[in-house]
Amino acid sequence: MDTFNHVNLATIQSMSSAPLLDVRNLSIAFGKHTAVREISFHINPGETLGLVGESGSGKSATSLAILRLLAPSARATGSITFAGESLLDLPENSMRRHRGSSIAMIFQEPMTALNPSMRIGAQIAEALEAHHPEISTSSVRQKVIDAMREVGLPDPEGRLRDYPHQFSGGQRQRILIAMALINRPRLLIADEPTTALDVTVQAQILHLLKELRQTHQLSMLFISHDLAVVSEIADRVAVMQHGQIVEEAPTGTLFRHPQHPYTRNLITAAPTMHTDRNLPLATPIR
Ligand SMILES: Nc1ncnc2c1ncn2[C@@H]1O[C@H](COP(=O)(O)OP(=O)(O)OP(=O)(O)O)[C@@H](O)[C@H]1O
Repeated sequence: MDTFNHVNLATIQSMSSAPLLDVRNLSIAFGKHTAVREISFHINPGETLGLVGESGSGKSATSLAILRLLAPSARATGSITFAGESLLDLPENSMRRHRGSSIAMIFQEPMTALNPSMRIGAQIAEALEAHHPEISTSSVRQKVIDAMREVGLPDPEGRLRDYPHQFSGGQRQRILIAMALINRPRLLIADEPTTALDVTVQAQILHLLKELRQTHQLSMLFISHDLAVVSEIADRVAVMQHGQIVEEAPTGTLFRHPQHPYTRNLITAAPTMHTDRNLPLATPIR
C-alpha cells in the first residue's frame, strides 16, 4: 500500500511539473524561406516566458504556429505539445476548441483586432458565446460586465454599447484582454501587446497583465522586440535572432550574465522602463 501511494504521489508530482507548453525543434518555412529554425522552449504552469528579438526574427511566426494560424503557404515542423496534446497533429475542429479558449492571444494593435462597427459589449459576448453557446443572455451580460470591470474599464454597464473608436488605445487593449480572458485560458500569448501604447499606458497594461496572471494562474508567452518591456514581466527570457533561439535564461541571470553578443547588444540598447511595480489600479486609465 505504501509503495502504491508512493508511486501515485511521484506520478502526480511529475504531472504537475510537466510544462504546459512544450515546443521542440520547431521550424517554420514560407516556401523556400526558413523563418524559424529548430527552436525549442517550454512554459511551465503559471510561468511567463519572454520571447525577445528584432523585427523579422520569427517571434510572431512562432506564436501563430502555436495557434495553427500561419498562412496556408507556411509549413511548420517539429512538435508543439500543449497540456499533453500534440497541436500540430490535432484535427482543425479540436484546434478551434483551443483557440480563444484554453489558449488565447492578444496583439499589438487593438484597433485591427476589434470590429469597428460592433459594440464592444457584443464583441466580448461573442468571444464567450463562441465557446459557451449554452450560457443564457442575462448571464452573458453579467460575465461581460465582470470581465470589463476586471480589466479596469470604468463604468462597464454604461459603456457596453459603445464602439471601439470611443475608447482610448489603452482602453482598447483592456477590451482585448477582457475578450482573451473571458473563457479562462490556461495560456495567454501576448504579441507586442504594449508596443503601440505610450510609456505610461504601457506600464499600466503590464501591471494589469501581471495582476491577472496571478489571479488566474495564467501561463504567458510574452513577445516583444523590447527587452526592457519583457524583463518587466517575464520569469525567463528566450532571445531570438534570425529564426533561432540564441540564448535562454531566467530574467535576472540573462541581465547579469548575458552569454550571447546579440543579448549583450539588446541589454545595452534597452532603455530603462521606469515602471512602478506597485502602480495602484486606481491610476487614471488612458
Ligand atoms: N505570410 C508570410 N509569408 C512569407 N513570409 C513571411 C510571412 N510571415 C512572416 N514571414 C517571414 O518570416 C520571418 C519572420 O517573421 P515574423 O513576423 O515572425 O518576425 P517577428 O520577429 O515577429 O517580427 P515583427 O515583430 O516585425 O513581426 C520574416 O522574414 C518574414 O518576412
